[in-house]
Amino acid sequence: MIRFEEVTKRYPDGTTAVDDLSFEIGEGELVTLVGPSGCGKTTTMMMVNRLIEPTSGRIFVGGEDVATVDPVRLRRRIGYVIQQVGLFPHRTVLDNTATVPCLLGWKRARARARAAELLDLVGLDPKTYGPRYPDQLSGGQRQRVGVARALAADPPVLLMDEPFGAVDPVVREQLQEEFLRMQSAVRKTVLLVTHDIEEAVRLGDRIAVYGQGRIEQFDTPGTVLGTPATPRVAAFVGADRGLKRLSVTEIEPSDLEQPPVVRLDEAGGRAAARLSAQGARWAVVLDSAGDLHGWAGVDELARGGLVRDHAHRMNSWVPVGAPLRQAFGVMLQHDAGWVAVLDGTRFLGVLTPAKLHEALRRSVDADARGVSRREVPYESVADA
Ligand SMILES: Nc1ncnc2c1ncn2[C@@H]1O[C@H](COP(=O)(O)OP(=O)(O)OP(=O)(O)O)[C@@H](O)[C@H]1O
Repeated sequence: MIRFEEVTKRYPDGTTAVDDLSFEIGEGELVTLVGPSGCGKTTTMMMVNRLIEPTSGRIFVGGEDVATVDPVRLRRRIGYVIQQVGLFPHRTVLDNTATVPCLLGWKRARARARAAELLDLVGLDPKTYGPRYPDQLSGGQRQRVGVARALAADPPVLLMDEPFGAVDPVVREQLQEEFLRMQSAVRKTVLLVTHDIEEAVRLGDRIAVYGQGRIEQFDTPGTVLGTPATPRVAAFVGADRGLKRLSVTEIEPSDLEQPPVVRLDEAGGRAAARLSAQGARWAVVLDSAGDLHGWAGVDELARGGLVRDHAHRMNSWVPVGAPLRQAFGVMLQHDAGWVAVLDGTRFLGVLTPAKLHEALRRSVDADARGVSRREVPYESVADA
């Protein structure tokens, strides 16, 4: 959808902001450009909608060389969100949001109806916020209006320059979550500039990590964190990249341990004898449908009665597919040595700290080899 071919930008004073850049972004892909200040991210982005012209090279959007398209027409097809938002102060939120559809010649009623729909999409009730003026909104709300306005004419491409940079970290996280939810519904091709690696990792399908005017690595968040291509990338993603990787690595069934299992309606004594024979001190308790009920200890079960008389309810569980970080959080929150992993209500297995560590190591290995985690044998982790 967006293609850079050997693009260089040299400013008149001799600064080379972007140096021989080539890359391609697929339709519906969200790519984050990340790197230290002054490395050329904004210049890259502004060349897409011709706010800056390249010195050499070509840029294609939807197969069309942007140099051949009238800049004004081009910009109407490309949504643009910037940190300072740039809302018109004397226009209501609704009219601000309807700006581009109006420029495109939509009838006023249709443009306003579309604007109301978009405000709703970004989590602002159009009845409450539509009639307000920008200075009657919080920073986070203004940012949302910026996103709604950029989406109003339904452009296939969205350029976002530090879109969540001006708000505090809590609001920022909330806006990021909302944006991801929205993106999964509208599937725009998005180029998003940030200097925050956490944001790049959380939002990007792929990340382009910039050095000076060049891309040092262009890959999925998992690979960038797991196997940084250069020392500079490693330094930029930080010493805590293992921790960051927890956020982008999903729990898979192959990561799980299968602990001993007992049923609610089993006799306690018999269950205890079976567990003791296996050398187990506790077991997961399932109901007759195979759903998680909780856990029980061998010593309690040995007192007789039914398993249900001794079973403890358990709240430390996560759904399969959740990030490892969520499992780690649940472990800490409940001070638990393991968390159950469920598929809907069905019990799949447990994650222990050791398994969690192993899952992380296997995912690094899998990304480095370009295979799925299921294909990485445990031995290679042990050998690593
Ligand atoms: N008009 C200009 N004239 C000369 N140099 C410029 C001009 N605009 C940008 N530069 C330089 O080009 C380089 C890249 O700038 P750019 O704004 O693309 O960086 P950036 O990665 O977006 O940085 P930041 O994160 O600080 O916004 C910088 O060294 C900057 O000083």
